[in-house]
Amino acid sequence: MTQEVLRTESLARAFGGVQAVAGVSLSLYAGAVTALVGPNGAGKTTTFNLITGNLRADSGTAQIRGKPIMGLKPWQVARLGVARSFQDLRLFTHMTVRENVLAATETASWFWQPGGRVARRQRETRADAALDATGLTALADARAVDLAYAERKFLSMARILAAQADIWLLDEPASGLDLASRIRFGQLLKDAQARGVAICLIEHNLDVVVELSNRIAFLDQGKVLAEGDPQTILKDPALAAIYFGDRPQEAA
Ligand SMILES: Nc1ncnc2c1ncn2[C@@H]1O[C@H](COP(=O)(O)OP(=O)(O)OP(=O)(O)O)[C@@H](O)[C@H]1O
Repeated sequence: MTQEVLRTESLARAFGGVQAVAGVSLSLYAGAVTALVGPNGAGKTTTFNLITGNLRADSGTAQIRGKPIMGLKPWQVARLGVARSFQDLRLFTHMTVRENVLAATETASWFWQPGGRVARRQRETRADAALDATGLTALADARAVDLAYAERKFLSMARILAAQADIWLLDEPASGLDLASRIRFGQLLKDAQARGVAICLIEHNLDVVVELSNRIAFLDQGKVLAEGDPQTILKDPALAAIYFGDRPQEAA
């Protein structure tokens, strides 16, 4: 495996009586796609939220290239090169497609962007390249709210691309995409991988997982039950039973 860029150790977080994440140790590697797979409620999104600073961990640590990130705010984690997408996309729905992507290139506050006109032009170039790569150039002036479902998913990906991060945390980015869109999405991931981006993908569609990922971390009840190459993990009958809701009953 190539260089480890992000590592969590024993991350844990409870909500009241629910132990959503119960000691997750996970590594992401440059140029590799790690799929986070597991049944509903396994703790996948919460794990992302703990890494990105959207939620505080009760215990455990995380580091990016050796730098501890626990306690940092989401924007500080983003500055360390982490871009993240959400299941509900969180677009600026009443802004245009281009404005949405431009916002993802901003490096300081919305009111003060360093570098003046030259930096602004560089950000615009990056935004245009991201629109091109996601097939959204013709829709650049449309409002996000007027886009079709797949176009919104690609807008979310264009924001990730424009951020020029080298760690991507993607929460169900391919869900609901038709085959042609999935192929386009797969190409985006492959191109990013070739550039050395470390990608973590939450994905329920196991065909997509097999097609796009190099490794799987299988989560259940807040714990990583197994890690390894997709073919091996997905052949394990015990994991399949958990994934498909046919969990063996615990002894009384
Ligand atoms: N903010 C919250 N408040 C209370 N409980 C929460 C909160 N966020 C998550 N949970 C609970 O924590 C557990 C893990 O949720 P999480 O969303 O991380 O799972 P997931 O693996 O991403 O699920 P899915 O595949 O359905 O998106 C679930 O039982 C969920 O109900």
